[in-house]
Amino acid sequence: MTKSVGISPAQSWRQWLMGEAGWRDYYQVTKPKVVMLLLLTALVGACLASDSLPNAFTLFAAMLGIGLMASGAAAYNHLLDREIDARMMRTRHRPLVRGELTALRCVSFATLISIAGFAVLALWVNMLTAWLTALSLVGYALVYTLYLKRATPQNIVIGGIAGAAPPLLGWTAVTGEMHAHGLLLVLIVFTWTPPHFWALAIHRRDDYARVNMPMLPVTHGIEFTKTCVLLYTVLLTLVCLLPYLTGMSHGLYLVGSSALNLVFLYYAWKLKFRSEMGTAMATFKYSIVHLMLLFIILLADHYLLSN
Ligand code: HEM
Ligand SMILES: CC(C)=CCC/C(C)=C/CC/C(C)=C/COP(=O)(O)OP(=O)(O)O
Repeated sequence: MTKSVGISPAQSWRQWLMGEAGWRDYYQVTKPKVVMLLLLTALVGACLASDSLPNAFTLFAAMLGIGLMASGAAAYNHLLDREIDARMMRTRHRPLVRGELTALRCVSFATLISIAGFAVLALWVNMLTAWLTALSLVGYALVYTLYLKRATPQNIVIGGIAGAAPPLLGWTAVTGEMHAHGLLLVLIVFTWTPPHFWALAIHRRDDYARVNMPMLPVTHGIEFTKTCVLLYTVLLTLVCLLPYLTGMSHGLYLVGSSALNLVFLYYAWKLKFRSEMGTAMATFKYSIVHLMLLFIILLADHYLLSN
C-alpha cells in the first residue's frame, strides 16, 4: 500500500498566509532602513523629553507601536504605488511589482500591523501618541501617496510633515503632552527632507518623467532644483542652531551639528556649482548619514551635558 503525501495543517496555513511570498517580501514593503532612522529620531525625541531616563517599558512600547505603524504606512505606500513602481527603474523589482506579494496579502499585512501598532500605543503609551501616529500614517499613506505625490512639485515638502513627526511622537510618548522643543526637532527633519529627496530626484529625474510624476526636477528643471537644495540646506543650517539658541542643547551639539551642516552645505554647493556624475547621489547618501549623526549628537549632548 502506498502512503498519501498530503500537506500538513501547518503547511496549508503557511500556504494560505504567505502564498508565493517569502518573509523577505513582507520585510521589504516595510521600508526597514527608513523606519530604523525614523525610530532613531523618535527615540531621541523621547530621551530629550525628560531630564531622567525614560521608563524602559514605555520606551519599548512607544518604539514598537511607532515602528509598526510606520511599517504599515510604508506597506500601504507599496500597495498604492504598485502601478507607477512597475514603470520606474528604481522600483520595478519591488515584491508587488514582481507579483510575489499579492495586493490582498499586502493590504491585510499593512492593516494588521497598523492596528497592532495603534493598540500598543493606546494600551501601553497614551492616546495622544496613538492618535498623532495614526495621523502621520494617514498623512503619508493616503494624503502624500494618493494625492500630493501626483498633484504638486511641493508634494514632498507638505508630505514631509508625516515623516518628520516621529521626534514629537517620542516626546509625547514620555510626557503625554506636546512641547515646543519636540516641535523644534520636527522642524529639523521637516527642513532636512527637501534636500534629502530632491538630491535623489535629480539623479532619478528621467524615471519620474517617464511616469509623469510632478517631482520638482521634472516640472521646474534640474538647475532650479539644485538651487532649492542649496537654499533648503542653508535654511536647515539655521534651523539646526535653534536647539542651542533656545537652551535645549549645549556646546557639544553646537559643534557637532555645525560640522555636519558645513559638510552638507559643501555637498549642496558642489551640486549647484561643480556638479560631476555622482554628485547628486552622493548628496542624497550624505543626507542620511547627516540626519543619523545629528540625532546621535543631540542624544550625546543631552546625557553628557544636561545637569
Ligand atoms: C516626504 C518625505 C520623504 C521622501 C519623499 C523620501 C524619499 C526617499 C526615497 C525615494 C528614497 C529611496 C528609496 C529607495 O532607494 O528605494 C529614500 C531613502 C531613504 N530615506 Fe527618505 N524620504 C522622505 C523622508 C524620510 C525620512 C523622514 C527619513 C528618516 C528620518 C528618511 C530616511 C531614508 C533612508 C534611511 C533611506 C535609505 C533607504 C535604503 O537605503 O533602503 N526619509 N527616501
Ligand atoms: C506613522 C509614521 C511615522 C509614518 C511615516 C511613514 C514613513 C515610512 C515615512 C517616510 C517617507 C518616505 C520614505 C517617503 C518616500 O515615499 P515615496 O513613495 O516617494 O518613495 P518610493 O518611490 O521609494 O516609494
